[in-house]
Amino acid sequence: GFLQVASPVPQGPNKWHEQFPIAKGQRQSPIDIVTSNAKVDKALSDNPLKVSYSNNCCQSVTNTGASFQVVVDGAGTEISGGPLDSTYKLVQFHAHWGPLGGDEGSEHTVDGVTYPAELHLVHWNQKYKDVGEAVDKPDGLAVIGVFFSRGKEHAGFKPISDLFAKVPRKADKVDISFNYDPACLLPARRDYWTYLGSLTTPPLFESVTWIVMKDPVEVSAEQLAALRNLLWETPSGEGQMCNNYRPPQPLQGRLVRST
Ligand SMILES: NCCOCCOCCNC(=O)c1ccc(S(N)(=O)=O)cc1
Ligand SMILES: [Zn+2]
Repeated sequence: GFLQVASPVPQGPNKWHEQFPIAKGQRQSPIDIVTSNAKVDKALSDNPLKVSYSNNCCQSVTNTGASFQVVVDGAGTEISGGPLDSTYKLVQFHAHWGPLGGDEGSEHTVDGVTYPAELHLVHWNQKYKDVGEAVDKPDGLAVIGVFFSRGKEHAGFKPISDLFAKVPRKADKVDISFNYDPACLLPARRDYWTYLGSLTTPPLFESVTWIVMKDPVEVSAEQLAALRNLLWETPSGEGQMCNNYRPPQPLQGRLVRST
């Protein structure tokens, strides 16, 4: 038979369905948000999304081989209200981005418009005993998505973007010794779209209530470039981590609600 070679680098999004059939499921993420089809739901504003993070919750930054990941000690970093029926605790945040200087890179798109990057703040439902139990339950996770646009430097993101050069390789990790409140990464205006979706990377569990902030936050070209201090495996060996985003998936008739 043919020589079977192990594929040393992870397969791209269009191959994930071979090992993760749910990739072709009914509530996959990301999606293109068609703003004219989003339905304003008064209930979302009647019970505003409550974000209460502490400023000493961030423990470390690591290179996961697919993104940077700031690991958070969930104590006192909770969200509730809005589309959520219970309290969810922050466990980590990471991002997805495109090529150097490009405008693609976000996972969600808005009327077909892409942003250079998208931040994800990942929370798990406190009705479960830990994130491992929550991660594959239909109401297990809530992820806040924040679009990054290219503009002036984001002072709040700088302490984090300055750490990327310290974690160039997979599994590299650096402790966060300073106080840091991740709420500084949210836009001032807290309007959002929300819909039921999935993890955007394998295992693609359909367990996420998505909360995608309408307003992007500005970060500088240098801060976007700092994301490329992270390295990963490419077919031609080690290279700059980029284009770690999944393209929009079929809406499958889902409703997107809006504040
Ligand atoms: N591979 C089978 C074992 O899976 C164990 C659970 O893996 C879950 C790890 N992944 C995540 O927690 C995870 C969390 C958030 C996002 S995203 N990009 O949708 O915000 C993607 C992934
Ligand atoms: Zn993500």
